[in-house]
Amino acid sequence: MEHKPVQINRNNAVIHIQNLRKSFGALTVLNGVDIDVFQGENMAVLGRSGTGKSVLIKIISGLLKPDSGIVQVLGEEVDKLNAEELRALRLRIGFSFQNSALYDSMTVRENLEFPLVRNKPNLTRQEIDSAVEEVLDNVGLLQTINQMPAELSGGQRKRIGIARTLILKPEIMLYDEPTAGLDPITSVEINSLINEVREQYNTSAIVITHDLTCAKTTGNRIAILLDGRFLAQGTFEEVFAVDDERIKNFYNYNFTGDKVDY
Ligand SMILES: Nc1ncnc2c1ncn2[C@@H]1O[C@H](COP(=O)(O)OP(=O)(O)OP(=O)(O)O)[C@@H](O)[C@H]1O
Repeated sequence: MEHKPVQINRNNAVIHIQNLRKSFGALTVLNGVDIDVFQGENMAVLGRSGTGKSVLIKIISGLLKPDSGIVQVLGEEVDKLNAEELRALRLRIGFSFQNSALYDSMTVRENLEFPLVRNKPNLTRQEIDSAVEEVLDNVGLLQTINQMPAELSGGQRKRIGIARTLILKPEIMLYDEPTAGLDPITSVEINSLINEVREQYNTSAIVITHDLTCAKTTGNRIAILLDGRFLAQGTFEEVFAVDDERIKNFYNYNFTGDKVDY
């Protein structure tokens, strides 16, 4: 992929969240979340299991309603949209989820055509072919076009999954645990791909991860979610320079392997 420097536009928050609260019965999951993701920026969200990262993503994508607070995505207040408006907004967002598996019975080409044909029914055969080839080339896997998912490595399948999202040219990417279950070398490749996607497609992104290397490599800024709110936000260096025992523990647990309580 060709590399272009990306400008981060701090005057344009593509995701703006203010004082967001969400509980399930007596369980308060999000308790005053504030975060902005600026245009052109990858924001890595770190947090241990069960801190509400998936709930946050579901609220951003309109799958769950907030109890209170402001959630704006690409200028729209998500919880105020009707079904049709929400559908239109979701087309501008690319989801790379752990469970977004490829269809095993379809070739790579067919897997990539699927979202395109469903969402843009008026494209010609030639337009479909060139879109599939372009996106595959961009993720470095043009040679796999006629292969079946079972013939690919885990890392290649992940790339194709990301390509399937990119084919609709999203403005925002939401990556949920992009390196989970991958070996370290493949993780490095996926982290590079996330950065290349940002450069090539001018996307802004939230990268949800437990993996500090992933956060450090892909996040222009990072944010740590703890006890229902963001404990710290900033560059990787800024956040881990904060004098807070919980942040230090987070770092030690991930980077030094020391087993400590959060
Ligand atoms: N629809 C729901 N109804 C009730 N409780 C829910 C619902 N969705 C999530 N929760 C609860 O909210 C909390 C946060 O869940 P969430 O899935 O967002 O965690 P997470 O940070 O994504 O964790 P992980 O990294 O393990 O995926 C959990 O205690 C979960 O049980």
